[in-house]
Amino acid sequence: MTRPDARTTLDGVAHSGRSAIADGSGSTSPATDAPSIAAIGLEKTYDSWLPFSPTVEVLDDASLSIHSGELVGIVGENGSGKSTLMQILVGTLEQDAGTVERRGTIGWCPQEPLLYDRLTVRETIHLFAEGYGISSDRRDEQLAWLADRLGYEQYLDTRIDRLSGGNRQKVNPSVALLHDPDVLLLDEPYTGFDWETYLAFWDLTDDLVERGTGIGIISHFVQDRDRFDRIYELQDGILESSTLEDGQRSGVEGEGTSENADYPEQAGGVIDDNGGTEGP
Ligand SMILES: Nc1ncnc2c1ncn2[C@@H]1O[C@H](COP(=O)(O)OP(=O)(O)OP(=O)(O)O)[C@@H](O)[C@H]1O
Repeated sequence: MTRPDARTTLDGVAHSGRSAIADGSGSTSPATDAPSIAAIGLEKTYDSWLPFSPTVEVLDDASLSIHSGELVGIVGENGSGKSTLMQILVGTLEQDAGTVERRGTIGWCPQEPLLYDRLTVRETIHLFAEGYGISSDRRDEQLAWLADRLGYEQYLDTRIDRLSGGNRQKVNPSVALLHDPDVLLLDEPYTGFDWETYLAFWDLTDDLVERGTGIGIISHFVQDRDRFDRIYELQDGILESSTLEDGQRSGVEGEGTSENADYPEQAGGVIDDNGGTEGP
């Protein structure tokens, strides 16, 4: 993948970006330097429900931005607050202080799939398409594309509660991508994926970035770090950003991916919650 020129942004961090923003119809519009999503000075503390139990301070003056065509990783230990941060970015959780500015549409893939057990995969997609206000032609086109890219065509008429965990997990990002959002926020999206689907996921991600989608991914997977343009690390409430030098980011084909000898998935396991493997 050709990396565009680095530009300096609102947060003062050099980032990669595309020269155009996809508008969801296949056409493009001129890019601006404004981030697709920008959070500044976020504070979040969970109050304790129990007397004498401590409150949990999760975010302390956290700032983050994601631009069009940028792939951003969010990393940190279990319980460091990554999901809390993402929920605030999406708007499903309110911060105590700070601001979030959103430009364009957002797709969100929560850590736990929010799907209806009794619907089939196709019915699920139809339901969300209705909510997004997508035409039936566009919906069917998107469904065919996503099912092909993530490899679940044969399960379109299977009920959600009868899918394997890995196949259910494929429906989750599909719902988030159905309306072709400007920004895609994914909370550990590939837990349960087999190796082929994991590669297909990154292949899809790279195509979306090429089209101008800004993507934020919560990942526990150390081997994924060189895929990101920028990484935010959350530790003790502090969010710090680091940027890879131009040309360092690897794509799906090449080093760090399918040729990564460290990746045990090639033996046929599935990816677990911490980016390790279970299986085969
Ligand atoms: N609704 C809540 N009420 C009280 N505390 C909460 C609530 N949600 C999360 N927490 C606490 O806030 C902290 C951050 O949780 P969060 O789920 O954001 O972390 P995380 O980095 O996403 O974790 P993981 O990597 O395990 O998914 C944890 O200590 C968690 O126990």
